[in-house]
Amino acid sequence: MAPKSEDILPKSTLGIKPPRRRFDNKQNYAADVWLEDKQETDGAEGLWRIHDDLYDLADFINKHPGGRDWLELTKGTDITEAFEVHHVTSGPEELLKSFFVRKAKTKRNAPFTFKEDGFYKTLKREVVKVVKTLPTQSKKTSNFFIDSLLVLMFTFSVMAAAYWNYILGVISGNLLAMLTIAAHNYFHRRDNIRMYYFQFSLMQVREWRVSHVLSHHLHTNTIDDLEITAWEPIFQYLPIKKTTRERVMVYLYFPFMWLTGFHMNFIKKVLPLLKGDYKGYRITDLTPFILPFIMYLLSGQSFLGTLWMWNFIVMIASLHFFFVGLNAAHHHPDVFHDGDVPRTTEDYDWGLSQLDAIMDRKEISGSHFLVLTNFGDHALHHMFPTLDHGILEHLYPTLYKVMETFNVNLRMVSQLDTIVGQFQQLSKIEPNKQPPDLFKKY
Ligand code: HEM
Repeated sequence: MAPKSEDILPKSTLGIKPPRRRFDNKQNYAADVWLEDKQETDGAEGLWRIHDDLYDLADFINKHPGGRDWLELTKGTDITEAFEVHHVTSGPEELLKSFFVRKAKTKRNAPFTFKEDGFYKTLKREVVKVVKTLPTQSKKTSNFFIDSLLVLMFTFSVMAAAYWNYILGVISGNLLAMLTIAAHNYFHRRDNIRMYYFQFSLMQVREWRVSHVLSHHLHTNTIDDLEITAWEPIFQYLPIKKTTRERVMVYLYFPFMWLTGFHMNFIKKVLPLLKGDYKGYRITDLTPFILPFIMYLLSGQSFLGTLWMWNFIVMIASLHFFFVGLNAAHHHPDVFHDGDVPRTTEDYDWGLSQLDAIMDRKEISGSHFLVLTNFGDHALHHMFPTLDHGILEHLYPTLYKVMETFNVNLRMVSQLDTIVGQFQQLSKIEPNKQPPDLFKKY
């Protein structure tokens, strides 16, 4: 009898109870299913949980300055990490008190803490002081970069279709990938027009606000991280038993997945629609079709020719996006993955959990444009996702000062280290027996 997936996959060494349907039907383990499953493990009793308190935020959903998505999506779940990490002012904490209902009956499913004298809260207090002194120019520069990428991407796409030129198509695909990555800077924040640039990739902001912002960013590399689950069972990032065939095939499958990722995401999204399930669909999901429409209108190319060139551009963009994204920061044998021995299982400061699960790339850091278009300054971005990527470079002195006080470190490695490390992690079968060594030399 084939072993059940529960027997193959590791138990969380952080003591996290996995979402119930994580092991079934994994290819379709969508954001909405994850949210529903969290309602069973989080002890929020149909309300919103923050630490060990329950709040009724129903009347605040439409008034939330960050937009309605965040609270609407998370009803019935534990939003401790989301609440702590997304606000840099003290306003939300004050406001929260008026929504208190009662104490939660169960222990939190995640082991992460936000103690006032812990690493994350100390860093946040220092960062808030620095942010107040920074000029707003960095934000404007990010806006200029992303708007330029949008204009260039449209121009090259129209030219690729008009002149039927694959080289122009490749340029356009790379511009689309950079635009998509840069747009990720915007969907972490309050609703804004630039976040929709992300959707030219055939992926959706709503889906990514769950799988990336709420799941991956907050429970990074744990059994509860949808960016780990999404690739199972074909790619197993967690250190578990893998056959030799699985370990070798990874090298063949992986580039194929990079190339088709955008299309596969689109197909996954459309399938429920064909079955009459309209949950979660919005008018803004039509954004990606603006590109082929403009290409058709301005290039003089036939309808089928336009469709072909558009799909070619999207494939190139997908290859670029997943190559950069998956090799960015999280997958290396020395980075903590659930199943490895963690730093601790009690009182695990959330900020420290991020340092354990991230490596930053030294070639990217220091350039505003590269950071924006390559998921750069990743540790700082994880810890302060609502701050513009252009601001992050100014926060390093503060980060290093606080890290020194807590005797921890940010691992800065080369891009090559993360690419090699990614493949090594995918074929890794033995969990690490020691907690991550943040001072190891590379
Ligand atoms: C799932 C939980 C939550 C998430 C992900 C979230 C996310 C956000 C985001 C992205 C912003 C905009 C930040 C920016 O663009 O600069 C924001 C602003 C804000 N949120 Fe939330 N929020 C959450 C829960 C709450 C709760 C429970 C309250 C209070 C009851 C609250 C109160 C506020 C206030 C007052 C602001 C404007 C001031 C500020 O940005 O600090 N939020 N939130």
